[in-house]
Amino acid sequence: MPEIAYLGPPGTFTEQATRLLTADFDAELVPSDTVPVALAAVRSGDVLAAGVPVENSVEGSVPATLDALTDDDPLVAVKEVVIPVQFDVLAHPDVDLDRVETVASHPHALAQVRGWMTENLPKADVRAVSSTAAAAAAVAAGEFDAAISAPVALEHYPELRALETGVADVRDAATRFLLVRKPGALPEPTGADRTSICAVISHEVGTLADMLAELSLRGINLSRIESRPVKHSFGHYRFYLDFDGHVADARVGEAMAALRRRCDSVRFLGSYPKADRAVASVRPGSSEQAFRNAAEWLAAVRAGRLA
Ligand SMILES: O=C(O)C(=O)Cc1ccccc1
Repeated sequence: MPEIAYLGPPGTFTEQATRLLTADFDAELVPSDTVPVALAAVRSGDVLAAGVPVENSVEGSVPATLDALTDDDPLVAVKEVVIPVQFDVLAHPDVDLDRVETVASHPHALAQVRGWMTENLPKADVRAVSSTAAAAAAVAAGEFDAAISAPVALEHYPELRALETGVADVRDAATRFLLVRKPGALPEPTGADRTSICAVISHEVGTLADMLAELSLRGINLSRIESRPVKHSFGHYRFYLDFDGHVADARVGEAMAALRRRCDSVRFLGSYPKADRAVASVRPGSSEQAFRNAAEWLAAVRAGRLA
């Protein structure tokens, strides 16, 4: 049975997401301490794939995931899932809210309950740990008084109880997760796909606008753009782009080839079905048929059959 890594320990949102991402095949889920460790296990071949959090509707991207995706050998996303995120506040049964002095969780979880904490635990010391379930484990071990955790964590730490449930500053907050593996056969285009890339552009006038123009010219809808420092050179950035369409689509293929020409480097991070299955509306001049017709016309002109 293939092994799939996820940000553990058991009881994280990522575990929940990875179960959904692997629902259509038999898989054994193995917890990793961090996202980089999970992705290293994919690169080394210890596991087939990994489930990782990539962005949240409240807090934005998960930098550890973006960096770990691009800092080493290529990996590609083959599937995504979006799950709603609300939190439970877990503690030992003898601890009430007014006795909580330390609260631990994943930085993204802490960021999503800031308002609730200001209201309810204004004096508590806040500690960032590697995941929401790691926080629950630490509370179970007596290291902190309370954990901001996924509701499923309680199943794994039955010695704890929920001081509060359904905590979230923003209703309907959601997180997007990816199933990532080594490059290989791509998922088939479905007509409702997303493509992710990471591009490094030179530090000159207009290079970012030029890069985006390659997408807009071909009627490609950009759904996310994020910059992260390249790290070794201050003031230089790499851009993470998500856009509608599959690399097998003519307009996306052409845009990628243009980016490859224009950018210092382009890394393909996958084409995979969108979680919401929303079919992108394509302008008439950017449809597959329009590209095919234009290519046939050009071939005929070059062959001297048309003018
Ligand atoms: O720590 C977890 O449970 C994770 O899976 C990462 C995370 C944290 C907060 C919101 C969504 C995902």
